[in-house]
Amino acid sequence: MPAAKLALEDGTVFTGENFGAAGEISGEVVFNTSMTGYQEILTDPSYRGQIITMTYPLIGNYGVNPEDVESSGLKLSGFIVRELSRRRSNFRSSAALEDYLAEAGVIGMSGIDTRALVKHIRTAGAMTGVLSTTDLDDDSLVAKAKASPGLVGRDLVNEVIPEKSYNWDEKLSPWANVASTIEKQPASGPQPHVVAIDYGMKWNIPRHLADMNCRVTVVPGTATSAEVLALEPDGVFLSNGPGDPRPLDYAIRTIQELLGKKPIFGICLGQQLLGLATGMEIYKLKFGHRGANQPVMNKQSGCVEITSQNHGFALDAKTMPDDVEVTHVNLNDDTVSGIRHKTHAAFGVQYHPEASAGPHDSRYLFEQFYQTMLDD
Ligand SMILES: NC(=O)CC[C@H](N)C(=O)O
Repeated sequence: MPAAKLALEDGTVFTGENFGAAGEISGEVVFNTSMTGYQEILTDPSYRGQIITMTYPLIGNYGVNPEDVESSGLKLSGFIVRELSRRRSNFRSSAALEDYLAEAGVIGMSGIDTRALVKHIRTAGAMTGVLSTTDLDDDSLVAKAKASPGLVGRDLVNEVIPEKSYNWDEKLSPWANVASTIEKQPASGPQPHVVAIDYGMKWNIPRHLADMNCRVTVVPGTATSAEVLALEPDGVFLSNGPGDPRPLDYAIRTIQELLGKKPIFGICLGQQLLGLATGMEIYKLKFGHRGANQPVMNKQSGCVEITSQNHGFALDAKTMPDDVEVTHVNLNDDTVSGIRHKTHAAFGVQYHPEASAGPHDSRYLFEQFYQTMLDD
């Protein structure tokens, strides 16, 4: 395989092999500790502007298929693995990972010591890097990494949102392992209308809502409160999405205007925007939480949920106004994992109850949102 290099802005360089597309790209270099779910990770729009390193050492062994997608395409900058599996073995597989990346124009690199890279990021923090197959000169690549923009202060949402509104009707795949909770779903009865504001939404979220008997209308993340209210929703969902939430003034304004008028549920970026709308502040984590086994304590029930996560920013608990409370805490570092407004029907979580990939412990949050809409 041809050579590829990753150069970090602090001067560290890794040399490996190229798979997928060739070329050159910059991005924030981050790592994900999930052992499976690489196709869901590749198609999660929240990774826009990032080069993802998988900590699990063998990736690609079950190929890819047309169903396990979380959006219409691959939005990330680059993908790094220790070893690319040369053989794919799964009856659902329709293509090889390297062909999937090549077709999407995403540069992949294998054959580096991913453990050393991840330990470096954990110590020094997530940083900007350049992944290249066309320029293999260390000094030149490091200079490019230093000159590349980071994520902070940039609006990446406008690069991944849908152009216009549409109705969502796809339900969860029969492959989704929700058998244990499926009987709790209201198969008939009230059909609340959810307007899902899409900032780069993972599709398993509206699949869950549709499965819960909700009627779902997806609107672009730039939607105004008047546009949302004109659809006469019973509840408003705020999606996950890429980058720094702080520059997204238009989204924060919309949420401020909806707060108290309609029940609101936010996931990940959605929760961050909800927090910003209530006056909370955001800070950047050293290297973020990305994986499928992050422990979260539900402060109301005392239960610990094992959760799927992907975020690099977090709400600052110290800036919480009196009318907001922390409902969930990340047990690895005590960061805010869930908030609730005390007087308005609005809550959010920093993690991914829709899983895909990951455990289903937090699926109850969709039921909670459903119930909140009925009670309102
Ligand atoms: N998955 C998400 O919604 C990520 C939120 C935000 N972009 C962060 O990195 O913190």
